[in-house]
Amino acid sequence: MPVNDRLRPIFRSIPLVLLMAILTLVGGWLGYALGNRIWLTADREALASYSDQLLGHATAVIEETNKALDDTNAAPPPYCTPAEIEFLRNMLFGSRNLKDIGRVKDGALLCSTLLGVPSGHVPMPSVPYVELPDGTQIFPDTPLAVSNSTATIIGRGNADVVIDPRALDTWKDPPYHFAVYYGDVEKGQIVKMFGDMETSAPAPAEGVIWSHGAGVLRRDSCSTASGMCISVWASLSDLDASNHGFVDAVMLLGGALGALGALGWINFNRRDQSLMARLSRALNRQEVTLLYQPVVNVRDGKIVGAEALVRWQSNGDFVPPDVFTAIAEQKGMAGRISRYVFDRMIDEMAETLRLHEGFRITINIVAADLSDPKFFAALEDGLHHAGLTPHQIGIELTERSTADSTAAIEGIARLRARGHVVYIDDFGTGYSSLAYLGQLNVNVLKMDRAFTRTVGTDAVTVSIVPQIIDVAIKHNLDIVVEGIETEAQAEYFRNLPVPVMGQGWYYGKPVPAAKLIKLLEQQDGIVSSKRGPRKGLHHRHRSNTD
Ligand SMILES: Nc1nc2c(ncn2[C@@H]2O[C@H](COP(=O)(O)O[C@H]3[C@@H](O)[C@H](n4cnc5c(=O)[nH]c(N)nc54)O[C@@H]3COP(=O)(O)O)[C@@H](O)[C@H]2O)c(=O)[nH]1
Repeated sequence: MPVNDRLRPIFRSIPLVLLMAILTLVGGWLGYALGNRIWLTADREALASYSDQLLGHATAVIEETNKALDDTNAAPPPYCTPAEIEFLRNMLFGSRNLKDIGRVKDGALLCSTLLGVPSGHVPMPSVPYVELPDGTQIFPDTPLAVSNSTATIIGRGNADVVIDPRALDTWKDPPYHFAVYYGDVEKGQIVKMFGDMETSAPAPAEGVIWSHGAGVLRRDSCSTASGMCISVWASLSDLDASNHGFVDAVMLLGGALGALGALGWINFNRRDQSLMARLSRALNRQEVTLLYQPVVNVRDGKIVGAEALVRWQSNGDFVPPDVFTAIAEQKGMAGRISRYVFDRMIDEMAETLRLHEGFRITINIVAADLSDPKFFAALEDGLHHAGLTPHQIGIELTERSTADSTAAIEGIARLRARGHVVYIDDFGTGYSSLAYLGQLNVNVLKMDRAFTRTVGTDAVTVSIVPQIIDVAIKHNLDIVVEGIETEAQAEYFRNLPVPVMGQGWYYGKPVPAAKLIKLLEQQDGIVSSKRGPRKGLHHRHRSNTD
């Protein structure tokens, strides 16, 4: 085998391998993004719940503080007697979060549970950092007289308390860090009471603010009612450490789905390709056949033409023509089918066409045929060799294939210039050719069977039938009504003020060439004066298989 031939399959599979790799990567990336998103949501929920719990604990500290201040203020003078200091000490031992309770007067500490009665003057800090509307003063980070440490002191009236700076330490829960602020949220005056790390204070505004940057996920929540702001944050890398397994799993799943999608697409494509390969072989071997569906004058039921319809059985299975012609169109193979159908139709029907000059056979083509020189050459050759006039060959174009109006207008003009009769098929089903029906300049309008079906029913679309007929009349077009199946429908179209042609199971299902020829011969022998189909014709055709 030459080297080129051996390498060809490898080169052919490169785009497929690339596609698989790209889809796997895209799937993996999407999985990664999704995994992270899921985790970020879970992280946020966990962080919010932790923050709410902290708020509960901090509120308990403030409530305990307020109770101690109220109880101390409620105790009557004389101040700092041994009995009062005893009373304050009992209160302190009963508290969980307070370090000291003191009695103050005129900006000085008179006594406290830890100091007793100090020997000298112990001034309170002169300027409170924050003063609440009820007169409560908050002195953050104040040096203590009893030790070298600092703590928050809260005073009101003739009492003050020292709050244990480690009151919330038991609630620390890595990887979370927190800071708790207290004050007048409404006025924007808050001070930090607890916190294990330096951080910027939150904007003291009611509500919750999330921030997610500089490698940190942070939540600030403030409440006017409690006077508290809680900041909780965690570094993303600490959070990620626990997320890795999950994110990796979702990433792998995404990658697998991407690869699976690529395989599916490749498989789907291969299936179409193999269908086209089989169709190509069938065309070469002339295994694709044609049926002809009669077209009649609805006034007298006389056959005036037929539509050639392609049929293909692949491995013994019938493949619907709309399916394989659509795939062939996508794969650029539809032109071959159009030429095949035309050639075969000429082979089968040329003699009949020569004998019946007024008889016309239509073939279906696709948009690409309109600008395909091979198609036009095939038409010319076929007609020339068969000695037929183009007028006997109708060309059917679906409304969809005229969507590219410029190409359609030019192609139709060429067909008409050569003497063909051009039909617009399935009219009314799409692309509203109404707008440029005049420009398309076709000869015949084929009304889609979806509208025919509504005749004799209550369907609202029935009202469209007269409109379509009006459109045809306005544009001076002949009319073929598709899909006539019942006498009621036939009767309706027979009684129209304009003559129309009809096609449908009522008049005859598609039949092989030999049968169509026989029908024409029978018709030639009988001059039909009946309105509607001849009984024999109608019954015989109803029993045909499509
Ligand atoms: N490009 C090409 N397209 C083709 C060709 N041959 C057929 N086709 C298109 O495939 C579609 C399905 O066609 P088919 O299965 O052959 O069905 C045709 C008729 O059998 C059916 N029909 C006719 N009368 C009736 C009826 O009374 N009731 C009913 N339920 N069906 C009926 O309609 C089809 C013909 O329709 P149309 O072409 O719109 O006139 C179809 O879209 C074909 O066009 C081909 O060679 N090339």
